[in-house]
Amino acid sequence: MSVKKSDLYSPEIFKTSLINSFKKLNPKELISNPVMLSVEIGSILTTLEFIRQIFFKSNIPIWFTGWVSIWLWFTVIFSNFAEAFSESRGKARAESLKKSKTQIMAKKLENASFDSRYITIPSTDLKKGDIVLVEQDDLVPGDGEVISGAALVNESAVTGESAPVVREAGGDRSAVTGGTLVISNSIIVKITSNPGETFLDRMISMVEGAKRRKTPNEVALEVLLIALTLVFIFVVINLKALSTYSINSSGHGSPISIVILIALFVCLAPTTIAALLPAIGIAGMDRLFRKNVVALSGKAVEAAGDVNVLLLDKTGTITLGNRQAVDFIPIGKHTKEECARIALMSSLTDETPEGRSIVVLAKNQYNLRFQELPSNTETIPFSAKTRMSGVNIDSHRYRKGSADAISDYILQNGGSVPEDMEEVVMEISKSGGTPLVVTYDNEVIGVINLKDILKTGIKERFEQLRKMGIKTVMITGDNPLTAATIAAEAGVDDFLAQAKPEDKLRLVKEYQQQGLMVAMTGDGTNDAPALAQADVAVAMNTGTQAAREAANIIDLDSSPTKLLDIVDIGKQLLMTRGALTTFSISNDIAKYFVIIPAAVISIYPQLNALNIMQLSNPYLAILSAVIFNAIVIPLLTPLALKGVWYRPMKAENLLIFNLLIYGLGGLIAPFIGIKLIYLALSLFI
Ligand SMILES: Nc1ncnc2c1ncn2[C@@H]1O[C@H](COP(=O)(O)OP(=O)(O)OP(=O)(O)O)[C@@H](O)[C@H]1O
Ligand SMILES: [K+]
Ligand SMILES: [Mg+2]
Repeated sequence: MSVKKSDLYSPEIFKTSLINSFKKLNPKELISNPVMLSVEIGSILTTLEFIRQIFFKSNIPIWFTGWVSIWLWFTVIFSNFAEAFSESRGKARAESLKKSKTQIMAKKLENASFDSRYITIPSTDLKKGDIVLVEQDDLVPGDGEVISGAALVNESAVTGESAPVVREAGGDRSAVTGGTLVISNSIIVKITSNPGETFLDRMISMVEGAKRRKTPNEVALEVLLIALTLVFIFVVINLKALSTYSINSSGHGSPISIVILIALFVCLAPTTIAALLPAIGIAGMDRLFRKNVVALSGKAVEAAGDVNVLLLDKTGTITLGNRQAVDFIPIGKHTKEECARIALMSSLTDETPEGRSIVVLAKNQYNLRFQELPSNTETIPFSAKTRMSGVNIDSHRYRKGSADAISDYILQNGGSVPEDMEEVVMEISKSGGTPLVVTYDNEVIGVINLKDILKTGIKERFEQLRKMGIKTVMITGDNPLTAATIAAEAGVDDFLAQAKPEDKLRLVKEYQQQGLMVAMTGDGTNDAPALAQADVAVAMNTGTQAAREAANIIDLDSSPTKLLDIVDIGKQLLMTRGALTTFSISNDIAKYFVIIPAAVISIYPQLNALNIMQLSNPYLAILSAVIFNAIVIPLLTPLALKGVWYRPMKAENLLIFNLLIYGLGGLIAPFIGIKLIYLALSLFI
């Protein structure tokens, strides 16, 4: 992954791509690009004609046939090069990923306990469901979920990021990836994928482009291109028939040679876009990859470009995500210290970052410390469904959780909610904080203020999205008041509060039923159902295995604002394809008017009026057109790889903008280009 940009443009890659462009001349390979295959067939025919002309007399000059053949071959090779070059960059990355796929030994446990015995087996023998021990300085033997313990993990083999990260049981950061290195502590991992199907394997095959399948859009466009090609074959055959007929009836002129017909056909067929189409798709994935994002299908990238609604979770996406306890606010007769003590008790076994921050605050404010918990302590872990956590000790219940969850809980147990609680909860919520109500048995002791900070620059990003006509919706498990405050500060269009996993799923479905394309980002197991349903599902690499499996795009940096970059790249991919298709087709139409008059002038002298370009030598005119047609491909390849420039604006405006630039540009370019080549060639011939 740590492939430098300069490596990607190295002479080595250039050389390999060149070799591969010749290898791709094999018709078996070229069949995947039918337009180019037809050009290759044309090249073979003109080359055979050239050989024939060496021995037999012909009514067209041999230099013409020779040069046309050469430039037709160039056309195919230029097209192959564009594809080979875009692929080779992915291959270079795949190589560096493969290096990290060395043979790893796994410590397979008999049962999920640190005291359990283990046997050492090769990681390739591990199966889904196996339990392994990973100790300090061990490589994680496969993809899995931490089910016990916490460790510092160096994931640079996969993410290229050398700063170690915490992977721990219980939270939204429980997934570990095979090939990464544990640098301190031990964890017990449940393996979640069979050999050959790991994340690294999937990534390698994606970046290699080996398993790249055409997306439905690409297939549709290709059908159009093939149809256009057939139309032009038809036009050219007709031209032949027409010329034969007119010569027979008028008695002058010469029949149009096969070389001219093939040259005409290649100029008119949609060769430019056919040549660049594969490169555009691969380059889109590559651009994502450079942002450290892996798309698991080409379709996901395209869908990202068509997104209408973006669903983002609040914590960690819109806010920084380290919700930290900043204050204990007592309720009723209780003291601040009492509140801190109960909050601490309820958090001692809470593995979430929120829980840990409460322990830290209690220690800092009151010097309350981690105590040895009695052995009969029962842990009630936090879940997105209950929105509570705590412990039971000796029939006493210590809890903390969202105000509505705690209220329900107290009422169910026959208690009552104090009146002044609501006010404190409101106060914290209005400031954008998350209130956690602390209880001891049925008694409300106080409220913890968890503060989270809005990410900088997020408002501007949402503003950009709005300009593109994309609606942003924040979904959060938090209460409506906190949600409203953060939503207003961040400038999202809408929000859904107190969302449980099934609410998130329902929201995705609702938007889809309105015919909208939905993107979503998430990291938790509670996000997995909605991610699986969304058209574009971006999971954080740090997220849970469930989220990573439900997603079709993985962000290796786990930075949720990436979704915005992903939409940008998807849009740019669609734009680039649209722009180059427009350019290519208008270019072909323009060539029609440049070449046809020149080509048939000997048969129909009256067409001279149409020969506006004044290309008096028809052979030179046609050769110029063939050369122009070929060199447009390498000229546009950098644009296909880099993507066209664009500004965020509504789809309709973009369409008009594009038609103007690329449509008009495509119409004008051949007139100028062919004339210039013609003038240059005239100096020699
Ligand atoms: N450790 C915890 N113990 C008890 N309650 C918690 C804990 N963490 C969060 N909560 C409560 O549960 C609610 C839901 O939290 P969760 O992090 O699952 O939300 P979410 O649906 O993932 O949305 P988001 O991540 O956008 O806030 C929080 O708003 C908070 O009230
Ligand atoms: K063409
Ligand atoms: Mg969450």
